[in-house]
Amino acid sequence: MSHNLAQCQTLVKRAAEAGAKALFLPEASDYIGGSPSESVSLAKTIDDSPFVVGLQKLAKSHNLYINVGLHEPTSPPSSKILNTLLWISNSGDVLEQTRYKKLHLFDLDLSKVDGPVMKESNNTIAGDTIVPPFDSPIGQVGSQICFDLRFPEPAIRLRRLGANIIVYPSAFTVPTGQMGHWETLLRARAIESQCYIVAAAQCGRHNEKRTSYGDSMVVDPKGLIVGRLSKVKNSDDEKVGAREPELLVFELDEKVVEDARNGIPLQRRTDVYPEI
Ligand SMILES: O=C(O)CNC(=O)[C@H](CS)NC(=O)CCC(=O)C(=O)O
Repeated sequence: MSHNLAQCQTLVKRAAEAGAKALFLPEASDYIGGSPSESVSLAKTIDDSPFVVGLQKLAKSHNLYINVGLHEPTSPPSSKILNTLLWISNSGDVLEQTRYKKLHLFDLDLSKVDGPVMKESNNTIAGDTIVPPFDSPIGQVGSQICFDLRFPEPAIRLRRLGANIIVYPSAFTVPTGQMGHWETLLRARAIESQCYIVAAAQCGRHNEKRTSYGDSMVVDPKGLIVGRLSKVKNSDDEKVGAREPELLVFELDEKVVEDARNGIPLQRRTDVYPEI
């Protein structure tokens, strides 16, 4: 966790130097556990987490808003954790009303085709609400996490609630990334919601068992990829923890959101299908 905080510190400094107002970090930025039980045992409440307290100090000292995915224990404590997204203000406060818990958990069984088996629901409790988009120095931010990107409904709902940016902090798997799911789904969410999509992704090998695909990107509301970072090519070549953090600096333009929405008006037939 202290290693991850140091990596985040590097990114905070570089983002502040570049004049950024907000920094978007991936899902599970605090740690990726070696096993489901290790993930549970490492989770700390926000007030007791040196990782969160460290980020709060950095946000304040660098006058930067920070969006960060992490694990936290349930309240009251249980044998499971929450997959949470926090918004920390530039004065270092965790803004409680913006705290989002991943709605869709990643349960995967590709054992029949020699693929991985992952069951996030074994150790994680899903959230049960869409958090309304919140105001930020770069626009109205709607929150989603990783596997949520496979579901168009919450993205459309967030747009209806006023979002012009939707975030998908992630730790995507290499096989599904290589199948094109990551890029295709992110672009689809951008095109149908006509929002900017900010997708900060973990990249590289975390431990013997897990590697994340990477390919962080910003997609504009017309569906164009307007910035992207490295991705894993061959997971066998990856060494544990060998990658340095990368930063994508991008300026969002409110005018592009307006142009996208005026150019292709999406009048929903909610008289035919129910409103989401
Ligand atoms: O495990 C943690 O600590 C943090 N959580 C994750 O990394 C989650 C659950 S394993 N990963 C995904 O949702 C990947 C989805 C994906 O790759 C796909 O939809 O194809």
